Amino acid sequence: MTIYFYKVNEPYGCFSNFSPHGVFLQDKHWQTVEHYYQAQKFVGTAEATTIIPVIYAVKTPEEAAALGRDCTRQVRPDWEQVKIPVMREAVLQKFLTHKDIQAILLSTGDTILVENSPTDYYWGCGVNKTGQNHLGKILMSIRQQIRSVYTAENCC
Ligand SMILES: Nc1c(N[C@@H]2O[C@H](COP(=O)(O)O)[C@@H](O)[C@H]2O)[nH]c(=O)[nH]c1=O
Repeated sequence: MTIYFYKVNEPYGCFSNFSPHGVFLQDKHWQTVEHYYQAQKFVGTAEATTIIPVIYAVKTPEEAAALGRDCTRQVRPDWEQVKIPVMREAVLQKFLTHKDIQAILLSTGDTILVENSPTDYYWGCGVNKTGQNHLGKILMSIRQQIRSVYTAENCC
């Protein structure tokens, strides 16, 4: 079985990085995982001190994503190497912080999770479902990580 998710207001919308679940990372409370993820693109760059506070403060994850995807700005040179660990850390923090959605994640058992983005073949599966689905893979790996902590705690 496979669970497809994408839009926040659709089934399993809490798995989207745009869901309204804040994360506390790097001494700050970020409104969504998307705000944090997009801001990390500019850490250490010449524009960091101007763009990161703007991304931090915008009201919606859509605005944060638009700022982070603006090709006129240069992202940090190591972004391709760090973006998966950056995303994983933020998504893990989200599901450790918010126990209600942690329960939803655990309730999916071993079902395959796929971000059903029609346009994103990296984080999602893309319109023809052949994409790499890195967000779904991160969610499944975090589900396993949280489950093994519970198993260890309840053991012996
Ligand atoms: N959920 C969701 C999206 N998907 C998210 O977009 C992010 C990828 O950003 P980038 O690496 O900058 O292309 C990543 O968090 C992915 O999960 N995109 C959207 O436009 N709308 C949405 O509702």
